[in-house]
Amino acid sequence: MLDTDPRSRRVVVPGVRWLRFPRRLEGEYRNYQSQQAVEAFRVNAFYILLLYMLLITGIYALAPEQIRGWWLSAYIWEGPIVLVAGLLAQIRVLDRYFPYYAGVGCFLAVALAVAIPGFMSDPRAILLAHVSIIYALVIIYAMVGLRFTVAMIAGWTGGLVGVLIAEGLGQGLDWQVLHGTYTGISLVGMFLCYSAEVRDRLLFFNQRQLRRQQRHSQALAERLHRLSREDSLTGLANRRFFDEAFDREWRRCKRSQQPLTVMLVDVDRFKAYNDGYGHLQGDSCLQKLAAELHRYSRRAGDLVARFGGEEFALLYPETDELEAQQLASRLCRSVRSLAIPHADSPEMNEVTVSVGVATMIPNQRHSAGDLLEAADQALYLVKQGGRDNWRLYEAPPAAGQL
Ligand SMILES: Nc1nc2c(ncn2[C@@H]2O[C@H](COP(=O)(O)OP(=O)(O)OP(=O)(O)O)[C@@H](O)[C@H]2O)c(=O)[nH]1
Repeated sequence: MLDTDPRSRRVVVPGVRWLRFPRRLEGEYRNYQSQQAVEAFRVNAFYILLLYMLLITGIYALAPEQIRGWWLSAYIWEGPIVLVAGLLAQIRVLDRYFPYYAGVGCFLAVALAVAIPGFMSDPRAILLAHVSIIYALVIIYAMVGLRFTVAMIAGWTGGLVGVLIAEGLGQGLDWQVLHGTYTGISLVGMFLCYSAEVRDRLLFFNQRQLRRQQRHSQALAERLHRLSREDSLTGLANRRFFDEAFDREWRRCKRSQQPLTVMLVDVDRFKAYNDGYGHLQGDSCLQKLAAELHRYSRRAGDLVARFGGEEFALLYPETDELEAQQLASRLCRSVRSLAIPHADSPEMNEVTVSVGVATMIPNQRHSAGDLLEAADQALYLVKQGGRDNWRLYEAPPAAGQL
């Protein structure tokens, strides 16, 4: 989409000189342009009306006395055109129709302005009438905010209809004066309108690119952030994330004097599983176990992480020993119910886990590391006791309560 020539450092935007982006982008631009234009027109309509009133009173003062009445009765119709367009612009549900009603309004205003001199015979009056043609053209090309093509179609078809009315029904037009005013100003107006639209399209395109790049960078940053906290094999939180959360929950439970539980879950005989079924099957087994363990983090603050290798760590803030034991017991049963075959396990023919549990209310005498160490000791005892079980850490009597 964006072509950057490294030698000239010029950005080439597709279709901008032809005022036509590729299809989807063009649709986006038209919506954007039309919205910008109608918002500006809501205010500009009042200035256009003000200018119109100044012009009409100015010309009224300058016009020969005998044609003043007629002249006013013809030109007065330019006012309602601006007024109706201005009022429609205030109705927000009609915003998307702005190019249509503003285009039609411009067409009518030009047709009227061009036709009127055809019904005049006084040379001074004709000259003054051409001033209002200039006024109408300046308004449509510079103040309404129409796209170049719409303004051009409205300007030229309006002029054509005005000429046909003046030539057919009136006394005809002074073509020399008409070329000096209508044709000349139309060409200048078109040029200005074209240049403004090219600038506007470039601005739109650059803003869009910028927004896209911002979104892209944001998505990338979020992805990196997630990856830095996630274990790639299982999708669970990784060790780093666990350590941060553990530290945070330790401090939180210390402040609120609530119990904090940690569980270490180790897959039994996993080396034998890998040896028997292959490493890939081993990975798939870890993924199944991770998905099952993930179900055991239900409350805010609960966390299931891959602690490393075939070991998982579960964190339960505000969870006492009783709840912890119930959870550990359910967890062992859940793993067994997965019934993942493990033919090389001497204890069972299925994959099982050993769970070490430790619970404490954080205090000054202990650290988060002590709690983890306690869970590890409990796990060790489960392994010693034959695996496929759970155990709550109990402090030896001499050491006192953990
Ligand atoms: N497939 C696979 N295997 C892994 C991964 N991480 C660690 N392991 C394997 O897990 C096994 C762990 O074996 P050990 O620590 O000896 O323990 P074990 O065989 O489970 O025996 P116990 O823990 O005493 O029941 C090793 O063979 C590691 O290679 C992994 O990401 N994928």
